[in-house]
Amino acid sequence: MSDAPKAPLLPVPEALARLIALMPLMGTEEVPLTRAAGRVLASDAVARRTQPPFAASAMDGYALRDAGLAPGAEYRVIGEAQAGRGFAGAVGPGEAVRIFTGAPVPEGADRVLIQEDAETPAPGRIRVREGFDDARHIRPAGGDFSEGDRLTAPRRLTSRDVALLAAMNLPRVEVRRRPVIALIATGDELVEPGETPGPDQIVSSNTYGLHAMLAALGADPRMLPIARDTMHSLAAAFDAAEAAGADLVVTLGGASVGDHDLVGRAAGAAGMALDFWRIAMRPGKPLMAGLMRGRPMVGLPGNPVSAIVCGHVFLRPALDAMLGLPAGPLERETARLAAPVVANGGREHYARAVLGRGADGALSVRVLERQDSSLLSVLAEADALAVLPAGAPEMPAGAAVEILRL
Ligand SMILES: Nc1nc2c(c(=O)[nH]1)N[C@H]1C(S)=C(S)[C@@H](COP(=O)(O)OP(=O)(O)OC[C@H]3O[C@@H](n4cnc5c(N)ncnc54)[C@H](O)[C@@H]3O)O[C@H]1N2
Ligand code: MOO
Repeated sequence: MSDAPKAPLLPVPEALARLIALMPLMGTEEVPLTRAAGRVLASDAVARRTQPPFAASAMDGYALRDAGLAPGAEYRVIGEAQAGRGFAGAVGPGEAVRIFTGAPVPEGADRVLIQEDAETPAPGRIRVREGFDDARHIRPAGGDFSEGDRLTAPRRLTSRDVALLAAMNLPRVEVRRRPVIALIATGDELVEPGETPGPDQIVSSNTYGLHAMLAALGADPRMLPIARDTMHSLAAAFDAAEAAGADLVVTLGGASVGDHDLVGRAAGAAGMALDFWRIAMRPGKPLMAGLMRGRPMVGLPGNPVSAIVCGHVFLRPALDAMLGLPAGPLERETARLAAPVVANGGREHYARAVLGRGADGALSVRVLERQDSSLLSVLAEADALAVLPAGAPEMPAGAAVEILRL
């Protein structure tokens, strides 16, 4: 790959569109509700129930007829309705049924007088207090949803969605299969966390950041053994990814132009048809992608911040595509610079930054001073990336910039 170091760099939107086009759509499977959160609903969920299935009391009190209700009015209590066991009869004028929250409102009643507004002049009787509260406290049948109502696919299921699906009486739902994503760290300098690095070695980190990111988004990331900087070791890693059933192969490192940056060459030898290499972004320039024996392969740069920024900018939308979600650039917001930034170079800069609020309450962003792509402590401090356009001039405090939340 070192034969094209000066080739023009691909703009991020074009690279992203090409990457998304490489992604296969995952098949579907059924999962119980306890495993549904974070998964992507693959077909509309259709309510098998109406909720509430009957007009239900919203309060503890007395079900009665609204007509004639007035301070001092008295009612004879003819029975009781509790949640799970209603009152079988009907409520006539001058009659009330003791009722509790969630109980079916008996026939004839169209109001619940809360118990705080009732006094008991004699056993079996109630009297309406002065200044009683004027709400009816009845939840109509179907007030939440009706049988046949839909929770539409595709959507990444939240805990709130799971509660709704349960209320719809759907114990299982059809979701997209979680894409298996093989993560391959590459480099002779790397050891796993917890191991003892040699004098010239460091601990592999970016694989763990990506593993966490992808798992949280509904993928099934698999950490493969670290590949060494040899064609043989990289070939073995690609074989291992295939054996793991990877839907997407992601390498980290070895993507640039150095003598030991062999990923592009090794991937080519393993049958990868390169789609693109080298992006007009900072960090992330050496990113590559292609199809390897029918499955997409992404080569991320090794610098830890580069890999994780590329994970956000490229892998998150790629994963959305595999899961059948609308896939495109991450949502951007506008914020005001809290302090000036220097002129940008020729690559779109995804600068690590911290969000805040200006004096006027508007979203503000402070670009962190140290932007070297090796600095994980700075990345951990950041909660956003400020996107500084290629060739942007120096910008004063208060200037509007686009940001991506991390
Ligand atoms: N002459 C040039 N040199 C470089 C260029 C260039 O255009 N011309 N690009 C630079 C840019 S930009 C980047 S980004 C890096 C990325 O290169 P590689 O993808 O080949 O990454 P490596 O060289 O393998 O590693 C870079 C750096 O990151 C460390 N690393 C790698 N993997 C991990 C890991 N799993 N966990 C933690 N740290 C990791 C590695 O030790 C290196 O320090 O190339 C520039 N060079
Ligand atoms: O593009 Mo590299 O990712 O700047 O550090």
